[in-house]
Amino acid sequence: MRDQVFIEGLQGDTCIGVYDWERQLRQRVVLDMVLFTTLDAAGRSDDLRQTVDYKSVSDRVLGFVGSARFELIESLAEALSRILLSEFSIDAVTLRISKPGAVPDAANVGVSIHRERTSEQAG
Ligand SMILES: Nc1nc2c(c(=O)[nH]1)N=C([C@H](O)[C@@H](O)CO)CN2
Repeated sequence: MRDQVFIEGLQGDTCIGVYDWERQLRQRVVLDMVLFTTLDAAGRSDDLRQTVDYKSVSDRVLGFVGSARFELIESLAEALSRILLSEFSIDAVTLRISKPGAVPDAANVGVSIHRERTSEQAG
């Protein structure tokens, strides 16, 4: 198994939803992600440049989420996975997006996707 950098419970507000009333407001989404990479060089060198900086990833994700306009959380997840795979030095990402409160009778709802880096995606 590859090494992992993870981010849990990252919260942002965005325009998301399929219904007309949802297009008029911003709703909270919560993101959990696992970034698959190799960490041995960073562990040996103690150098941030040798790893995936979870602060940089968090800032990039929240910046995108804040200006995004999608209907489905699947679409937000797909777009974010493409950004992460093309802009950061990772081999794969597992991304979970929750939309708390979307179904009042459920504790939580959301999607989880796993995407691998393709040969076209730079690192
Ligand atoms: N699989 C999904 N199901 C639903 C979504 C979604 O994004 N993915 N969205 C909605 C509505 O926008 C809902 O959140 C409104 O409460 C319904 N189902």
